[in-house]
Amino acid sequence: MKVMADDGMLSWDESVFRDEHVFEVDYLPETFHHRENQLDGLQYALRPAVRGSRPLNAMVRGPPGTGKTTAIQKLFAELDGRRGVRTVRVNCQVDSTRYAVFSRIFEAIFEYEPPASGISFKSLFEQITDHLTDEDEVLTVCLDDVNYLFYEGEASETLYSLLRAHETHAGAKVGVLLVSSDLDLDVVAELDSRVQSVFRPEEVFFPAYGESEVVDILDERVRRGFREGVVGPTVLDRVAELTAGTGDLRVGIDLLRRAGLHAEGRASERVEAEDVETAYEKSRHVHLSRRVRGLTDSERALLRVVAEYDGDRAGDVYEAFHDETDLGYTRYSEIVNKLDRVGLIEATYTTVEGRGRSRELSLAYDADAVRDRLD
Ligand SMILES: Nc1ncnc2c1ncn2[C@@H]1O[C@H](COP(=O)(O)OP(=O)(O)OP(=O)(O)O)[C@@H](O)[C@H]1O
Repeated sequence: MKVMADDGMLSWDESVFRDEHVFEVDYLPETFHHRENQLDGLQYALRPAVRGSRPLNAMVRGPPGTGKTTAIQKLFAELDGRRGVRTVRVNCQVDSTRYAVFSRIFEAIFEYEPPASGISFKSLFEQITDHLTDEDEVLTVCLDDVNYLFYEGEASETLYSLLRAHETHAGAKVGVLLVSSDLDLDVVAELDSRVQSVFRPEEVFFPAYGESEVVDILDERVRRGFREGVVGPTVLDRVAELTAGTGDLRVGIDLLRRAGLHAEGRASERVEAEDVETAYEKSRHVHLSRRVRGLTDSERALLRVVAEYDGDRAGDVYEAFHDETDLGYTRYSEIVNKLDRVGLIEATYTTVEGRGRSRELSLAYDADAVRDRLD
């Protein structure tokens, strides 16, 4: 097929994109508007580190896709060049145990992974704290998506070690930033009392962006990512409306990219409303995709079974899960709780005549959309 370049149609070697990279998940935006108060709050907590003192601990909360990670990455990037300041961001969806968190810190400091044969936690911890005191470095650890440490029951142990580092190792200066997008989780209340007594964090809240803020932020992305005239104001407004409806900026960024690809698929030089509507079918599920991506094999197996038995009693689901994985009831129950807390399934109690209370499990998303992402 040969298409002419002057009839509003793209030729094969033309693209609607100027720089598609700006729509990728790991892209760190150059400009970061509408989060000035939050940046100030975080800077206040981190400032002592620059003077060689222990930073204040902070609790950062807000719904998904509201710029929490980006704010911390920006501030850490500014701090990283300074002598005596060390920052480490740990993604707890990936590293969800105390040992994994400290391995990540170790790796950031020594630039190699701790030996695979495994060294004790104590030794890992001591090598880190010895380094901090020998080099006179202040360490700030961001536990991003810390809610996952709670789902795994590892939060109190991990925090306790970090918060008490200066007591167990004189001279070690460690500050902690906790980031959670699970607004139902009362982080401080769920910690052991011995941790609560040493954890009095500064609170920084990231509210969802309003529609006009979304327009502002996405307009900047459009100018960097698309060639001039590809995305007009009406299309941008529609993207912002859909994005603000979900409260997650990630939806908008994904939507722009997919709508651009869809327009290209039609060999169109412009993104039109129809491209946005079609793309939204996929983009509205960015949460789902992210959540599924972070699951272990057994968690995926259970989700697959729930997708099959949607709305059935937990007992029946357990039978099917057990047949597939050979795992016992305790582990099964833990995974049910985790999938519930992550927001992938809903577990509700019902009273069944003659059987007492029983749990009914249903998917929080459309079953086809879930199955698509498990394949
Ligand atoms: N003010 C902003 N300006 C430009 N881009 C932004 C802004 N806020 C967020 N983003 C973009 O939105 C996406 C999501 O942001 P980020 O990962 O920082 O959110 P988050 O609150 O940490 O989300 P989660 O809680 O789900 O991890 C990123 O691609 C980021 O670049």
